[in-house]
Amino acid sequence: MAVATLFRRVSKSRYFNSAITPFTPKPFINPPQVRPISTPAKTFAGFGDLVSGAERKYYMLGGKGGVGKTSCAASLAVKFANHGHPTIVVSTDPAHSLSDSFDQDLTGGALVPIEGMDSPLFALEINPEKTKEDFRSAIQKDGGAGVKNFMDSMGLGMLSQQLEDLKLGELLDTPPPGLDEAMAISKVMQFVESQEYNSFTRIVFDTAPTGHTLRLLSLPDFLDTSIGKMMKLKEKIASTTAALKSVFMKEEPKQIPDNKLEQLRERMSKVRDLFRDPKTMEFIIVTIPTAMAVSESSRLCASLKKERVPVHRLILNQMLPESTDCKFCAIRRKDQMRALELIQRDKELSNLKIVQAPLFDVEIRGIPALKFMGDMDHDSQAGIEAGSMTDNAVEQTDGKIN
Ligand SMILES: Nc1ncnc2c1ncn2[C@@H]1O[C@H](COP(=O)(O)OP(=O)(O)OP(=O)(O)O)[C@@H](O)[C@H]1O
Repeated sequence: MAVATLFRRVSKSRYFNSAITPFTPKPFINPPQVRPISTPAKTFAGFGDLVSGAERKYYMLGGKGGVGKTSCAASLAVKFANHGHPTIVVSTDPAHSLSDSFDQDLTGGALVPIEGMDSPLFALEINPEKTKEDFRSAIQKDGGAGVKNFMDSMGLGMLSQQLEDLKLGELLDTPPPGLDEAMAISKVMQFVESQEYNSFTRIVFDTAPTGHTLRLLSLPDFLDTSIGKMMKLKEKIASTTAALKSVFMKEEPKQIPDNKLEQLRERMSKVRDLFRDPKTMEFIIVTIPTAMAVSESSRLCASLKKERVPVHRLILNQMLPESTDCKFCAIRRKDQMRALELIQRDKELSNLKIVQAPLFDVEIRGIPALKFMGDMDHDSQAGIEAGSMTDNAVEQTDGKIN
């Protein structure tokens, strides 16, 4: 189904607000008791400020494998939608788990409306396998025309002529590293340029574990440089050929313009600028309170800063409650506090705002659970003692927690 049709369908519903509603936190049925941990309160901040403003914003959530990136991205997307922002949550992780997180089928590589929401929320699992398959069949079906149509649909039409010259079948059988990220970038280009996506004011990326994501973020720069080199090389070849022709065939040397490469280069620099623009983009690091996760987050933060990607927040997920009768939990909590101290001493991470998310007593799956998680910060530190979703959210949701 076309995005425009999907969007029209939702926008006709009574839930769609063209104006962004202000952030009005709703209290929990059993408001959790908030007890500060040993960190100064000013270092803690939630997501409340992220919902304000009607202009388009991109949020990328990334970090080590398994720390809760998908859960946090999905719950943030639910929060945005519930505050009046038409929102898309995009997974750029080849091992998608958005469907598992929302507990509904979001596969297929197309924009899918999320059921059970009172406001427009769509998901997109970028599916490199399907994209490669579509590409292969486009080549088989219509040859050059098929490739052109396919590349147009990816927002890369200007590359089709160059790609026709390559042995594409072979390329797709052994894709080069970074192809998944290149496809994600082409999607970002569509968000930026296509009219169909105009109405979405929040785009949340659930990214792949650190290494992949860094490649994704550095790709536009890399391509920009590579295209620059290609253009120079082409110019050199063209001028050498022209010089040889003029010597041997007595022809005047001609300059061959290369607009297509130039256009692609411009688009790449647009995406690169988008990733670096603090007005539109924020990368949120998700981590858990362990020394290993903190070290990886520190390296990620350093790389993001090197790439000049704006990063201000760190979600510290799966925090245990302060007071507990459970001896195991108390020892674990001490260990978590040591990890928190590491964050506070770390030269990369110490300036970030920390949003704490508790370790919940059930797996976070489905809209009610995601909503509960997204609202955890309604009072800067609420939720640290609110790890019991079964006590709180079940009452709010008629027991529909999975
Ligand atoms: N705060 C939490 N409390 C309880 N369970 C959690 C919490 N955060 C995440 N989980 C659970 O941990 C598991 C992994 O979470 P999730 O898929 O969000 O991590 P991820 O970082 O996206 O993983 P991957 O790197 O594999 O994509 C899921 O079962 C999720 O429900």
